Amino acid sequence: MSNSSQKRKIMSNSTALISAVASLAASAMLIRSITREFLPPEVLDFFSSQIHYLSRQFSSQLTIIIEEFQGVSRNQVFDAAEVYLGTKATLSSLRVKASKSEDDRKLAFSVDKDEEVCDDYEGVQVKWKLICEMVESYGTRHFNNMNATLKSEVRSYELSFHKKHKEMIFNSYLPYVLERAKAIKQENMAVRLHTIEYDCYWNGQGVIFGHPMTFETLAIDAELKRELVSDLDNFVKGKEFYKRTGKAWKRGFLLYGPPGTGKSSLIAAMANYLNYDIYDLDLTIVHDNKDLKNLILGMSNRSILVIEDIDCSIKLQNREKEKEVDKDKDNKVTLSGLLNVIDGLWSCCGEERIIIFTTNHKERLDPALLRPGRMDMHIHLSYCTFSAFKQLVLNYLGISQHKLFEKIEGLLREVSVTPAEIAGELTKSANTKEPLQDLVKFLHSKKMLKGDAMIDHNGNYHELGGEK
Ligand SMILES: Nc1ncnc2c1ncn2[C@@H]1O[C@H](COP(=O)(O)OP(=O)(O)OP(=O)(O)O)[C@@H](O)[C@H]1O
Ligand SMILES: [Mg+2]
Repeated sequence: MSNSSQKRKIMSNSTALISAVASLAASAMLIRSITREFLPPEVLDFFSSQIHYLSRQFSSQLTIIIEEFQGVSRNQVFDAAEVYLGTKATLSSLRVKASKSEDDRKLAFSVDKDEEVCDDYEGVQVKWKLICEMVESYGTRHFNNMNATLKSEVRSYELSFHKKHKEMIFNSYLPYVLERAKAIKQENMAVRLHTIEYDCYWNGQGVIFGHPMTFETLAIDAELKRELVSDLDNFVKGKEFYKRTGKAWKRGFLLYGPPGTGKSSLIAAMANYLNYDIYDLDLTIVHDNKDLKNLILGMSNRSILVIEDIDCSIKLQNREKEKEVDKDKDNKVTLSGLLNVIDGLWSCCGEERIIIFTTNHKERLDPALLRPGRMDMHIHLSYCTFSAFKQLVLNYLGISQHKLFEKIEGLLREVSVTPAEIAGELTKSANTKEPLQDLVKFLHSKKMLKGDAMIDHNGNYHELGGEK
């Protein structure tokens, strides 16, 4: 007999055997119910365990039971499966549960009891099923003079797959489910804003950060926006890179520019993009370096530490002058304390952290703060460019083309106007007939003011620069 026909024969024999065992198992239920009345329970149990043993021997499937609790503590694999399967359930289940709490950004779905969810992991098919059983709890409780037995629901997931994928499921699929669940949970959590309370503590859980700014609506130079988004993407994906290079997984940004150019707006867009919490550190109310350290230690990972107006929030003296500052009891957070936080403490505790300083006066900052390597990116936010203007007009008026655009482009090259001013003007004139005409008038008037003027001895007004 040829090799292939031998193989075929073995295959058909084993298929026949498996189907025989399967039908035996199916009939076992029937037999059990019929014979229950005639046979003693011990005999029944013997038969049923033998059938169970046989079907196990020939079954190609393996089932892992994942219970909700391990003793009194929750089983993290169960919790992860619940979150992970929520994203799969909508595809393959007939019944799914939907929920949303105040802290969630979007709807969350989960598997309903007895529902099966199929998943495909690198070509391997697995099946999940949520099993819920009501069990009697210990003891009884007295309700309205009646003794009621307490019942509680015991939940578990059954994960079934072909035996040959056992290694892969344990070593790769389940860790993947844990990792994905963590990411899904974080994605779904609303960004929170933490501020300082009692000088040296963050305010509990913080408050929900409702700032709607995103990179889509932020009006900054288009090229800068692309660069920033790609920098953030690389940062988030950089776990391996930072590990390999021995660098701490953190990134520092210095945002500088005149008031109203979008520094705070950019921070909001970054937080919303990354879905990181913001820790707003007001250095003027932190007592000393020790409190500063504690605050930093009290932050969570995947967060942004923001120190606004770094030049004036504290007198960050040159280090030579620091001894004098140390004597000053009212102002004890020193520049070196802050630098230690950035370079030392910041580097060794926590991961996936971003630190942002903002200032209107970069030139007033101590060179130690500006030295290469301390802040990874220095971002200049300046007066409104035409590209930023187009974004603002789209945001406020919903238009992307207009005959006045060319004129405005020319005016923006001559007039220093902040995005905040443009935003203000567009808000004012949004409901008027010709909002852009009003804006042109506004830009003209700014241009006039820009020019130096003098009043002669006859009281006449003369413009020296600007438009005549
Ligand atoms: N680049 C921008 N894109 C969109 N809106 C902006 C931008 N810049 C400013 N605005 C508008 O102006 C308002 C003030 O801007 P923002 O607070 O971001 O400025 P800032 O640079 O942080 O100013 P300051 O230096 O005074 O803190 C914002 O709420 C927003 O409405
Ligand atoms: Mg600001």
